[in-house]
Amino acid sequence: MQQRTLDPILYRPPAPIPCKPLRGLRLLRIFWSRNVLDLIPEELFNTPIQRIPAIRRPCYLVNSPDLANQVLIEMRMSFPKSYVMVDTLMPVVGESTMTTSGSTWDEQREMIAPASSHVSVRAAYAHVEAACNEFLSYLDGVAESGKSICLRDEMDQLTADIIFRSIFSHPMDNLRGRRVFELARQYQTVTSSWVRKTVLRGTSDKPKWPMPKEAQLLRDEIRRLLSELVDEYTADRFGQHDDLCQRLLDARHPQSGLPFNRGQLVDHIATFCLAGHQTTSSALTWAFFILSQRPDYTEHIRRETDEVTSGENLDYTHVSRLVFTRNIFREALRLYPPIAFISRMATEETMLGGQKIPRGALIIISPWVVHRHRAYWNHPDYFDPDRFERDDDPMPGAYMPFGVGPRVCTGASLAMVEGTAMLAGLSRHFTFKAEAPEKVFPEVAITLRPQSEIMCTLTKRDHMAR
Ligand code: HEM
Repeated sequence: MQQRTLDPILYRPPAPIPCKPLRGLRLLRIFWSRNVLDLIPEELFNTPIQRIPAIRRPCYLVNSPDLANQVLIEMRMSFPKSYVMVDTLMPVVGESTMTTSGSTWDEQREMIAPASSHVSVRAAYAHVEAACNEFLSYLDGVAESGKSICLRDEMDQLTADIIFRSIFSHPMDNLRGRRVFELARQYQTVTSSWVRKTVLRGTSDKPKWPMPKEAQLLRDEIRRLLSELVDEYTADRFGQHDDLCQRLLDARHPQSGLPFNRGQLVDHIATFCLAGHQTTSSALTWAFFILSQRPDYTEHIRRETDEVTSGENLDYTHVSRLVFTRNIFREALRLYPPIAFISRMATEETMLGGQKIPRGALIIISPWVVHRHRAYWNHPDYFDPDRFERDDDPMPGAYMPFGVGPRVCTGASLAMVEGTAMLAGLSRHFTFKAEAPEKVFPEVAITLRPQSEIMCTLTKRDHMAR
């Protein structure tokens, strides 16, 4: 690819410097104690496919868009979701689109399609707006007090509230929502060491070590709370609404015409809560951190938002016209993809990119690596929101924060609207200033997140419409 000259004002946000190739026991020791992102050598950012050494199970990192398409689209029947992710998620989300394969997945995907449609996203916007307004009132108080906020915790609360309202048409705090998300966070923490162990020691057979007992207790509690919420909803105690729960209740099996039963409803709602919360929170955390380092981008967002809304409240029709703001969110998703690793498993021996892939091999497609690949992007480590407006960048297929192919994220449209609206809605009123930005570093823990808290102070802009 022809490299463009580097624009001197481009910003390079924090990321580990690629390391020297690590092999054998050294890699094994480090794997347990350090951030996986620290272990990616420079060569991986240059190759289309590479075997990862020192993992007992054969494991390949697939870095080229062509090969990713083969795994995720053309040969997807030979590469179903790996049991590492399925076994981690299934206790909480049951048999839902995130965990099923084959005809069950086909039928489920068809049944939940109306919940991810354009109409559904439009209906959800009212909840995005309501949650944003409540959050702005809360930030007013924070700004007046002069206290700092923890960016990630605040984004976690905001995005949890948005997805909860989008499902049940009710604020998270008025029901048992906050508890569900707290437990889900604990579940991820408790299971993360199990995931590492499974990846590192696993063979092509299922692992023999059970999930930690604590994870089982958390799973039981999450499912109990969600079942109660579904029961109350179906007993019509929340009234009639146009929301995700109603769309799931209206869904019918393509052949039998039957609706989801109670357990299946809980499965899909748990999926939306898990998949639609920390992902969006992670993306917004990184986007606001970047804005805190680049006040000129915040000014640009404000100008654009004021122009598009003519100073009025931001509504759904405005969001698609916020081109620069959306590009900030897209570029944050490129440099900090919330799902940094997508995994699949080879169910049969096959050839991929000239390499023989044995049955049982783990295939990892990493948006983190592909999005920073030296062959596909101009100045890949730099934050350049305008790259999406040029035709030299990005290389087709090299942008995959929501995955690729039939299993692409069902919440991508909602996430894009939510992310763009939050960047515009919050930047319009507040300037975020990160304390100790030099200490900010990314790490992978299911989703990509800052290694330590990003504390921010807020300055309020002059009063204006919401
Ligand atoms: C910025 C936010 C988000 C990001 C970066 C993201 C990313 C992803 C990725 C990479 C996948 C594919 C995983 C794979 O192929 O193994 C996925 C799947 C999925 N996502 Fe998202 N997601 C986001 C938000 C959401 C939201 C808001 C929802 C729901 C409201 C959602 C629901 C799902 C579901 C149900 C799947 C499974 C799809 C299937 O396998 O058929 N996601 N997401």
